Amino acid sequence: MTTVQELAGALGTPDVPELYVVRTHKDQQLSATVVAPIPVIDHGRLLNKDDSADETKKLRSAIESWGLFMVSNHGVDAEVIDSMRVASKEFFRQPLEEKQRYSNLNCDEQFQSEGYGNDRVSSPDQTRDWTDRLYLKVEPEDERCMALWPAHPKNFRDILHEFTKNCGQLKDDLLRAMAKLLELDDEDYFVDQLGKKALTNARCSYYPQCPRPDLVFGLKPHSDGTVVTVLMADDNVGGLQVLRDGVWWDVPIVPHTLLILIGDQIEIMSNGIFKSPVHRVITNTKKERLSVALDYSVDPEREIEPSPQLVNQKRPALYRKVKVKDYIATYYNHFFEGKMVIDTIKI
Ligand SMILES: O=C(O)CCC(=O)C(=O)O
Ligand SMILES: [Fe+2]
Repeated sequence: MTTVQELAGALGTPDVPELYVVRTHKDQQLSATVVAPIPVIDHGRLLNKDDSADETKKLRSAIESWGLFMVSNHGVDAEVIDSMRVASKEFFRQPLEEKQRYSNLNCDEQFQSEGYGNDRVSSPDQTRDWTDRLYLKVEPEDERCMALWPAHPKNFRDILHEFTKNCGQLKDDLLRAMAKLLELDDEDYFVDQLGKKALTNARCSYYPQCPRPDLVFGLKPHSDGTVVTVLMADDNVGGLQVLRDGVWWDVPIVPHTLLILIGDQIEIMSNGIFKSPVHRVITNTKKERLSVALDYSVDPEREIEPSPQLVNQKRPALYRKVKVKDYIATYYNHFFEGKMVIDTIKI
């Protein structure tokens, strides 16, 4: 396994290996991009019964237009966020041998989704992304594979635990606000759908500088297969873009906010009223970039379908019932081919 970090360090010429060069996507990396005016929602105000009207309106408009939004005043300690960022950066800064103790290839060189390394390679001509990743299951807590949780930097495990706890509360609050927006009888509808064995994965992504941003993606266009994703984007280097009306928009960096992305699972449960946005990460020649995402998914053993309250004669169910485990299993094959798995369950 060659990591992208090694490639980036070794490249003397302004060239990248063929395997990383995008040929299949019509959309060019360097198409003119515009900064997206993505709303920032004040989470404290959203929760305050006497003062939530404006924020609720913003939330509705953000979800309907962008499928993503930022939250300020989110209750996740600034110190926890900073420490999470620093600890992840320190992890990637270590020598390769150290990181490979947590490799996502088992002793037979078979890919397992958890651990450190590249994406799964499922076909020899798969276009690779310019990123290395540390991918860990964080919840259910009793299913953590601690052997793959870095022991260095020393605070990594504690801080990831803390970060997840803080973000979990935020995610539940937002799911309740979303159920209210949809006027569901039960504001806990989405929280309950997650189930007792809901899955939370942490994805620390490292994107080294890249000599050919015109040819190589940090991450291919995709929508997230989650219920929602909480993203701590890099606080200094942009690169995340979202597709709207056929145009790629830059997602701005707004200090001290977290980014929330609507995922496919809530698109299905909301019967398409919420849409998971297609987004991608582009590379740049000058600066490395780091992000930490928390992926929230319904218990893989459960099935999801459009909420019966959102299905009627005027708006029949737009998606078939699907077992979450099966959805996730096919997600990656589609991702590698640049296709959207949600299209396969549309009625
Ligand atoms: O790195 C980012 O900003 C976004 C990453 C992302 O979209 C993902 O991991 O699904
Ligand atoms: Fe994503």
